[in-house]
Amino acid sequence: MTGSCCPQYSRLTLPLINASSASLLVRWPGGPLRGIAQLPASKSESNRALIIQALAGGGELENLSDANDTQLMQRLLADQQAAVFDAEDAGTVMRFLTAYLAVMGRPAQLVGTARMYQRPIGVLVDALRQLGASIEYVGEEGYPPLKLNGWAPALSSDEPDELTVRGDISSQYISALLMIGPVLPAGLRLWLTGKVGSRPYIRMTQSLMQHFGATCRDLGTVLEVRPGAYQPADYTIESDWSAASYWYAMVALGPAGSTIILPGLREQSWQGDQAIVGIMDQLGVATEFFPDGVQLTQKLPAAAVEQDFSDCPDLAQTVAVVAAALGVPVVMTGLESLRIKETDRILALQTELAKFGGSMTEEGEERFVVRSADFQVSGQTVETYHDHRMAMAFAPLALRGPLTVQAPEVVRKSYPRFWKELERAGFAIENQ
Ligand SMILES: O=C(O)C1=C[C@@H](OP(=O)(O)O)[C@@H](O)[C@H](O)C1
Ligand SMILES: C=C(OP(=O)(O)O)C(=O)O
Repeated sequence: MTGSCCPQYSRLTLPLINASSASLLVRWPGGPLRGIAQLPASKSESNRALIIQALAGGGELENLSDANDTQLMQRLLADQQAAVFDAEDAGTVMRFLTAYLAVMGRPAQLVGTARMYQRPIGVLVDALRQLGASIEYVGEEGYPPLKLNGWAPALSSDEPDELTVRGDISSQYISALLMIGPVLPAGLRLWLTGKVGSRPYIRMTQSLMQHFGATCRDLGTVLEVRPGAYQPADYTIESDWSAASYWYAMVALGPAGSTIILPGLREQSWQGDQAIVGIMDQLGVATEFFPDGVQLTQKLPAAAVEQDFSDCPDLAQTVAVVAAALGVPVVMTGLESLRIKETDRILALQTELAKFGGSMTEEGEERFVVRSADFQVSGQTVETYHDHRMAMAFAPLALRGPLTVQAPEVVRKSYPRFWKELERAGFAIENQ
């Protein structure tokens, strides 16, 4: 891969950032942003690969993510004695592990953070009960925590288990069910109803399952999995495109001439958040692919942008902040799932953008418009609401002025090295 690497990248003595510091003051010293940024590996690929590896009974996984969500999944899967599984704030861990433990017939309790108890799981529990799982709600009906009491599948038949599953709440239920499909006696057929969000995550699940020897068919509203054991296989996890989006934001908001190299991203990706390439092409960032990564360079943004986030909900915060800071009006649709993620991301965006002179208003059903008038970054404090993506989406604003980010340790969920990488790129970061 060609491209120039900034001198800061080789600076090895980084000031210590206290991970549990109440807040960080982030400043940009001036001049273009240039360098190579290290991304985490995809937590979505990692967490699927770990579940499938456990069901396959082997295979080497290279470049597993250092995200807390992945480290947690790995620890919980490795613990053969555990009776209580704490999924913390990790949606994939809660949903994928529920299906895995259910089909393994492991009696278990699944617990998590207070926020996890507000994130619905009824669609998955109903489906697993139909397949033969005995699952109780410990608290509120339809939400974690859960108690799994065992697995008693219906008498075997030659016909696959057939379920109808809503696709408009979270695709993670569908991925969780698909992954256990090959170990069901006659496989699985899912009929999807409603508007199916986060589709690329379902396709990622199918691709990884196929990599491990499963036979899947995707007929749009019908998804089929044939019975038959997974085969152990090796897989190297790609870098995380959702994490890459924050570097796109920095190149878009940086001084003229800003450019960043991101290793480990593939042109043929299973991650739907690769959509950031096309979105940011309109918001002032050109992407050049190399065999082992990409180089981002600044360009002129479009005058206005319209974007449906149904396939890539995790990019919504990045894009909203960039659009507001650039003063490019953006019409955003497909944001239905944002209210039930780590926080109510729509409310959080509205509240925090307003501090800078930005707005995100609902104009029509499920249609939001981001605008700004005299957007200024001048020492404001950003609240992060226990949401890693709030911290990382707003951090690039530091290129436009000093910024304080509350509870910066939230980034550990998906990108523990985030603040270190910002320092490497030349940001001045101080504990507050
Ligand atoms: O399957 C996955 O790895 C994910 C699916 C998406 O969730 P929803 O399907 O709930 O939208 C996404 O927001 C999340 O960060 C990761
Ligand atoms: C929504 C997210 O994760 P999860 O649903 O897995 O907690 C995310 O990483 O933005």
